Amino acid sequence: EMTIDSAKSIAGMKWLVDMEGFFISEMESYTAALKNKIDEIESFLQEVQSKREISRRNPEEFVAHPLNAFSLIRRLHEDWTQIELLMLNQPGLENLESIENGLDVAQPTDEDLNDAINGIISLQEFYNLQPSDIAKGLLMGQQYNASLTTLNCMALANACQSYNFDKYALKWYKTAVELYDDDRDGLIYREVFGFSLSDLYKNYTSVLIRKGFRKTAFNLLRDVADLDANLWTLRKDVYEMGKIDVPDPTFTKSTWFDVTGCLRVSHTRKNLSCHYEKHTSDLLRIAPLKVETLSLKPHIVLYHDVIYDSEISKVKNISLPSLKSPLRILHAEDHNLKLAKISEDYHSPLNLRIKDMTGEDVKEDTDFQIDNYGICGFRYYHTDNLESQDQTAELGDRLTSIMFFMNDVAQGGAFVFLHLNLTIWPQKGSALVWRNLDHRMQPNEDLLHASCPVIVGSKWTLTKWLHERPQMFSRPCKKMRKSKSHDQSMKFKALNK
Ligand SMILES: O=C(O)CCC(=O)C(=O)O
Ligand SMILES: [Fe+2]
Repeated sequence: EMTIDSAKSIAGMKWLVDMEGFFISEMESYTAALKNKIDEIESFLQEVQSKREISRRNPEEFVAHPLNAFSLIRRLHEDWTQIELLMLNQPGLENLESIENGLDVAQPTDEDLNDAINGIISLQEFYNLQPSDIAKGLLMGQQYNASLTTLNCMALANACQSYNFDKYALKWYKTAVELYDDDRDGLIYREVFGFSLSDLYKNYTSVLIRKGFRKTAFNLLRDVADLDANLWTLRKDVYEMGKIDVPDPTFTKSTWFDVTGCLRVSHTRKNLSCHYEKHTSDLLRIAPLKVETLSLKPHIVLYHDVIYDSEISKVKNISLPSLKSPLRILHAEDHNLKLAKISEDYHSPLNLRIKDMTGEDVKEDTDFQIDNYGICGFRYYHTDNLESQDQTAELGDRLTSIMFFMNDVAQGGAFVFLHLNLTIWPQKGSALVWRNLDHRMQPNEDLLHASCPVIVGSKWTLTKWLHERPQMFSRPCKKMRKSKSHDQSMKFKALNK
């Protein structure tokens, strides 16, 4: 099984672990075959070496003995030929081939790596984290048993440099340098991974110098110049530039996004009211729904335990193979996430429950969207309203959003209504419901919302949008909506207010 865009879905990434597991077992066989070859050569070598002491001291006396002479001739004639063949033979070629094929078919691409890098950079940016903390697995006060190496940090630093995020680049280079241990890493980094310590310092000091931190650059190189001839040269160059700091503190603003909402996340929920809803249908009289009102104007409610575990696993299983990256152009808000569409029968228990929750007709809107987020995946501020060109005459705009959280997220991944100062933490089985159009059928920019970057965990949501037109008869007082085009610029106007 093979998926593309690995970094964009946690659930779809599991197979990479299997892939590496396969590589490891192939490599174990490969090293076993190499070791076996070494053992064979060594035991032969030992045997010939044991006679060598005497033969080397006095060759003529050695061959004067018929047993030695005969053995020598036979050995040179037969055994050495065999050993030559053994030396020619390359063991483990089939394992090498398996690894080659695996990489050919399914190796993560440059794009996957970029997605992963961008995920880590968003994490840093949204939650104001320090690279040194991230690298040691300390994420917003939580210490994890996971960490980054010099090579990881260097890749992040180089990416930040290419994005002109100088401030981030400096911090990642600093962390990369701090984590480097020549005794531990030197040999394998240089010989196997093609790592060059002088390149790391060259990149690091070039940003330092560009920003005017010459003294820092010089001091840095003074301590490591002995490690590498190239570093000596680099140190000399920096020295000749002069050790005087001429700081240029004009770091290009490194923010990609307005991150306020996600950092400001409140852990306590505004508990407006909580009640059991039992009046909408017969079904609810037997099993009332627990619902919490989060906001009155606009009206936003959160249902608890409103989707069964069995429904959740069914939905995940059905959608997993069809999870796809959203098209970049159409969904500019989506970062490292995948989605799938499923359709349920109009009379399915879930659709009936939604009818009870919303009092609206589900007949024309039997579809659901499933999202699974990838590495630090998030959805940037948007409203759920459709652009006018995406609306059909039969359905119109999205009137009601119903979003089920299909699991708890270990850390991050909050749902935030920016202007309402409302944070909803994903909680398995709960569902958020709100209306995207007011009673005049106008979009409401107060409903601008985002899904903050997941820090740790796999976030799954199930969303249903009930469109405006089919609800004509379930909504008591309707007025015609003015045909005002709702475009992207409104969202950004709203963001800047
Ligand atoms: O997954 C989330 O928390 C937000 C999803 C969302 O806003 C959307 O699908 O429109
Ligand atoms: Fe949304």
